[in-house]
Amino acid sequence: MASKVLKEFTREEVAQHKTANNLWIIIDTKVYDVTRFKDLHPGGASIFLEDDVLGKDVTETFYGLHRHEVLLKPQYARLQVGTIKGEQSQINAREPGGLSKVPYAEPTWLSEGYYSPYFKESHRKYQAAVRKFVDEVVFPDAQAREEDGKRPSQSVFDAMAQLELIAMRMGPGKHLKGRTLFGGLVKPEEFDYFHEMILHEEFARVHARGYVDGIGGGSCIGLPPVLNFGRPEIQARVVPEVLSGKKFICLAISEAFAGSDVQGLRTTAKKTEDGKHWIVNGTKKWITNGTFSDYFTVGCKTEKGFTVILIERSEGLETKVIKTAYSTTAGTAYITFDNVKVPVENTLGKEGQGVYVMLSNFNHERWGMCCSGAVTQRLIVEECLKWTAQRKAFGKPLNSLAVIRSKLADMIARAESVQSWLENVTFQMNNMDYKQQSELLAGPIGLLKMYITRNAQDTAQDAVQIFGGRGITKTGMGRFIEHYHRTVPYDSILGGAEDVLGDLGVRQAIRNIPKNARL
Ligand code: HEM
Repeated sequence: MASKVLKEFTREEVAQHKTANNLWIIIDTKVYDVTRFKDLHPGGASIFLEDDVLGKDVTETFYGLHRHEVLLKPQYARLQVGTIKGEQSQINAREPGGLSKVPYAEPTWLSEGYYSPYFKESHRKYQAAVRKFVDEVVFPDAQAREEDGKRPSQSVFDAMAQLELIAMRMGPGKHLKGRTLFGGLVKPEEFDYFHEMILHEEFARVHARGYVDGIGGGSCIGLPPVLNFGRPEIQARVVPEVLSGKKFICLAISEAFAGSDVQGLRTTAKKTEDGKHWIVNGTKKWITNGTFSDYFTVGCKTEKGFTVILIERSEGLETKVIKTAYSTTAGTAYITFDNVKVPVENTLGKEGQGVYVMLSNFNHERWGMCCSGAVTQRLIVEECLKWTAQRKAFGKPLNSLAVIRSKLADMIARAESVQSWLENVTFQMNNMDYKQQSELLAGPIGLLKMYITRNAQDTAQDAVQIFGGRGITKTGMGRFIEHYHRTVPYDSILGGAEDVLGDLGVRQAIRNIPKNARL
């Protein structure tokens, strides 16, 4: 479609259109005819009929009340009839794939003029490509699905699979062998935890916490037990189906009775007399992606103890939506198993040794959540820095108030400290094998996750205070703040509760105090 050729006007010409039947305004050198629109305006018609609006430049007033994206929506963009002659537009949205120029909106390694010991050219190219993909493909779907509560669109899973993004979200490893990652941008053997960190961080930028879990929460925790402990014939079937985005998997451990207390779980798996099948009975609760999963990696009580079994959606297995603080896009489910018959070959690892199967991915899961938790805090810093600069109160920008700047200082310091610690832990992961990671990083990752989620909650509260009523309103200027504040407790619960993880880190440290150490 050819774009509309816009006329050029002088400010004096625009000022002639100053009546209710012929009403133009200027926003950032763009001229809008709002004559007919004023009666449809969500903020009311009367505000357009004030003397300081009719035919005037309303840029400052507009940006005190609206997000820039309002003007980009097609139904509003077409109100533009021209531009101001000889003037350049001052306000621009970030280009798809581009970096924000707002201070602290990006980590230092992505900020102009700063350096990093960790990130190489390959990471930079990868980051730019993933951001573009997220901006163009994921963000619009995330916002639409958060609105209607449906699961992420299949077209997004297909697009992700084509670039092998689903496989890359499982981290570096043998499952990447032979795959063309992002059209060849990174070689499988090159792909490290910094690449994976970039992936988690970029995907978390969509301001839609439920969607982020919907797009891969289940597979990131449900598939590794299959990859690491499944029999070869099970792997050969299930792994390609999941990594191609055609089928979905989730991890089903927690129950209404016992939360994640493995000893208290009540779901049972009993062998049939011929020993060829398990018969599974019980329930599971808060299972991410459960409503639309085809495979369930399930923790069961068996004669020999806790055992993990891969169960396919089949007769006797039912899933129901649980409505939580975030959207149903995540597919959070209550699951019932009534005499579900499963081949014993679907046992993951050895019978009675399910705890190793389950523990094997805990650090990776928690670290992945740290990545998204770090970036979402930073996005809130960016929102607050912009808002306090463009919003005027008592004739001055909000950021002229010391009390506001003090909150911004705390928020920035939290975002920066979180990122630095995360990069350090990620660097350690890159240099350790699985065993070393388990021994040396379980505690630090537990403490890091605790630190990130506590800081996140403080930042959410500060942001609400800064945005005021808008911070608790689902639409308009503060909509991302409202969403963050409502959904931020998720990270402090999922993947291990905040206090428990902090305690894990301290207990590990206490265990490692040398016997001969004294004050
Ligand atoms: C092309 C011009 C304009 C468009 C397309 C537009 C569009 C909108 C939209 C979509 C909303 C709903 C809230 C949101 O999503 O942000 C809104 C709210 C509002 N608008 Fe406008 N608007 C325009 C110009 C103006 C101007 C010039 C003023 C003031 C002089 C104004 C005052 C308001 C107010 C007071 C609200 C309610 C804000 C709130 O609830 O916090 N609008 N406008």
